[in-house]
Amino acid sequence: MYKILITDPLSEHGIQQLLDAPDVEVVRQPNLSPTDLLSVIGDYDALLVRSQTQVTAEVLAAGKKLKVVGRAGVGVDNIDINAATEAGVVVINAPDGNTVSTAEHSFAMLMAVARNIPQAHKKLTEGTWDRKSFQGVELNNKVLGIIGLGRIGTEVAKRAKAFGMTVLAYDPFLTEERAQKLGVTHATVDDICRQADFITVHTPLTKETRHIISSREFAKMKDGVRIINCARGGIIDEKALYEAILTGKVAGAALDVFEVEPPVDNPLIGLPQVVVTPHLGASTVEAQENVAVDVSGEILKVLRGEPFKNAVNLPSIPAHVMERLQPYFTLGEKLGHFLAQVTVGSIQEIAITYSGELTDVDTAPLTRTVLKGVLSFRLGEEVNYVNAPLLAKVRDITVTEKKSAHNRGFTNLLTVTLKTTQQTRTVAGTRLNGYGARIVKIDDFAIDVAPEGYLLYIHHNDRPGVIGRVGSILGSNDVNIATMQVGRRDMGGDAIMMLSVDKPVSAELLDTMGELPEVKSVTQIEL
Ligand SMILES: NC(=O)c1ccc[n+]([C@@H]2O[C@H](COP(=O)([O-])OP(=O)(O)OC[C@H]3O[C@@H](n4cnc5c(N)ncnc54)[C@H](O)[C@@H]3O)[C@@H](O)[C@H]2O)c1
Ligand SMILES: O=C(O)[C@H](O)COP(=O)(O)O
Repeated sequence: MYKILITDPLSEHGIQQLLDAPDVEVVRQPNLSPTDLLSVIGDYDALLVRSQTQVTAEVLAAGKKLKVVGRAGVGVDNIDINAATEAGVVVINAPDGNTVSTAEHSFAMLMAVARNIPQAHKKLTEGTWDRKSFQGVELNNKVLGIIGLGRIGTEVAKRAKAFGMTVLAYDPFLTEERAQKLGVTHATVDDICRQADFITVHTPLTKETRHIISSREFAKMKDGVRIINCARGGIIDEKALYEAILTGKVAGAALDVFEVEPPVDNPLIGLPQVVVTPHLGASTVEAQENVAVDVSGEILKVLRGEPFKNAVNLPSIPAHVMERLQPYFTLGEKLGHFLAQVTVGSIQEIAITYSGELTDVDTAPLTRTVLKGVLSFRLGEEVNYVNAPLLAKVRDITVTEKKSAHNRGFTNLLTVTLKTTQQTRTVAGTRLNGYGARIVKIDDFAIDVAPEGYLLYIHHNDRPGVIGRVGSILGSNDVNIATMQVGRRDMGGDAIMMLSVDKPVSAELLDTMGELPEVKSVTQIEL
């Protein structure tokens, strides 16, 4: 039974699939203090949050059983992603579900600041019919500058076009072609500052975007510019904005997000030119249901070991690539695990070669499975697909991946070579139609073995009787041999035996076989 802790308010309907899942127990504890979270998180397999809960490195360290953190929303700045990756915890978000709601809220804020709607509403509800103080400006024929043309920025651009605005957009990933398709002008931050009547930001808060609009940028702006931030507090320098409003450079600002939330003694709040909402961009029935449904489904997939798509700390795999790679995930992991068990010495290098039908897809996700297989033999459950490359890197293990045309007649072939301080060993595997995964090569020996269960890998001299002696040692000790494969280099020379047996073989029995004069080594492998 998986235990899931939910610490922020989520749509009841959105999490229904978690509540209905037979293998899941859901505990809801909204408003848990940071100390209480630390004390309970150790019991849970998954943590589901919005933006309030701070998922710090301490929380992740205390979450000994934690496999996944789900964020019902886009921004993951409340989650320590590096610490999650190091701990092998998958971080899932729901990037699409609140796009339209946030774009609509941004636009509502833009219109509110253009027409002073909240200020006028307040005055009237206080009993004053004041038509002089609240003259606004039209949007038609005005220039809107958008910094960050991702999902939300794009939806804002479409709405602005419908209102007759000219849109300038800056985004490091914006191509000329896409700009043309959207009917926006590709611009720099500098162009936007100099030309825009309204500026709205839709980037994540990163080192690069922090205070992307500050005193220097305000100084370049047109007098009377209006500023909107429905992305993250800190993208716009609040202190600089406050000063720019006092000098009259900025005619108004609409803010849904703040450098400190909830804001404490923030002088912007209360300025007559500033319209504020308490981080409501995603707060619609529809968005909350969407994000909760999306993230709940993904959490179930992670917990059940099924493929998932929206991991923040894993590169996303397009569906068509996933379809091609998925059959090889287990094979990759088993080849890695096999090599780790037959190799002695400290691992220095893991080289993976993909041949055949695997050459025309991005095989990076498959490489992660091989790394997991290799590293998990020594590091156990600490390793998963998220942290395997990082764990290899911090151990100075070189990982190389190449594609080759030499498929030795197989439709697909995955060859893994492990170089340690003492030896270099290779194993190759394939998937055969109707037979599933097979190991087809160990070092120079051709072989055909299903990579599963208990295997005995015996290196010996090719002499008459050795196979029989090994068989009778196992048989007389009640170990049944399910399959046996032999391979040799030359008649009478170096040879290998690969036996699959029905149960684990004791260390004494391995020693007894190892003492046979023709036998060089006996290794038990569990796959
Ligand atoms: N107020 C709310 O309730 C609310 C709701 C949803 C999202 N958000 C926030 O809105 C922001 C955007 O969300 P989204 O779903 O559109 O994300 P997104 O990833 O689709 O878009 C972000 C865009 O910012 C761009 N970007 C990154 N660095 C940049 C830089 N230095 N300069 C210019 N552009 C840069 C990226 O290339 C990307 O296109 C996020 O910060 C998210 O947390 C707020
Ligand atoms: O990044 C987001 O998705 C928004 O900021 C929404 O945050 P919330 O889930 O706390 O409303």
